[in-house]
Amino acid sequence: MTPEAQSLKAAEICRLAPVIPVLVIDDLAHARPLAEALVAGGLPALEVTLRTPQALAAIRAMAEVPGGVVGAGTLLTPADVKAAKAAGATFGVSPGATERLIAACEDEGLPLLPGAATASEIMALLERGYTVQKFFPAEQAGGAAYLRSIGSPLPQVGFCPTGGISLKIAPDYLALKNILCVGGSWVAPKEAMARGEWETVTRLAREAATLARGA
Ligand SMILES: O=C(O)C(=O)C[C@H](O)[C@H](O)COP(=O)(O)O
Repeated sequence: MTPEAQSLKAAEICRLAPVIPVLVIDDLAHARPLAEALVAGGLPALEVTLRTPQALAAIRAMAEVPGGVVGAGTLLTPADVKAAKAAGATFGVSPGATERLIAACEDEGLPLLPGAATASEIMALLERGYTVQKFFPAEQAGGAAYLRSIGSPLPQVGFCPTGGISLKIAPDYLALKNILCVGGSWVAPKEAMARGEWETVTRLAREAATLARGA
């Protein structure tokens, strides 16, 4: 898969909804009902972070949920890319980007949302053909004001900012021309998941899905 095809596919996934839930799955039994609750609330694109031992099995279970588009987050190595693809992930997300990781995603045909946080990192990815990027950690790295400034010299890059974003501040990002969507974990609170309160997750997803996008 070429970088251009990767970016096209990443843009398509980012445009499915204003928010991509970032999910940390501690209990495999949560995977399916969580995906169902989020999709029912209007958030089809789901990022399962490879941060727990259950993550790959969770991706496998969630990939079977009708209407869901399940990706793997926290991709760090070519082995992660292979494992995510084998589990049924249809896209990948990484906090940063390395040449080995990018090449593995291109070889495996796994569309990647590579991470960047500085002008030079964004430019390096752009030079490599990646016009759709994750901005991480969004709030800590400068937030919406930073992305507005980056949009002046680099208007050709579309971002999915992630890290520290909440329902309250998501509109600041979504109003910007260079934002495709935002990522966030707030739609799947740990306590609600532990208690099996899936209707709470659907309600949070519905709120997030109706956020307006300026661009
Ligand atoms: O695991 C990854 O690939 C990451 O890059 C980290 C996540 O994007 C953040 O952990 C988002 O979580 P919140 O800040 O709680 O919304």
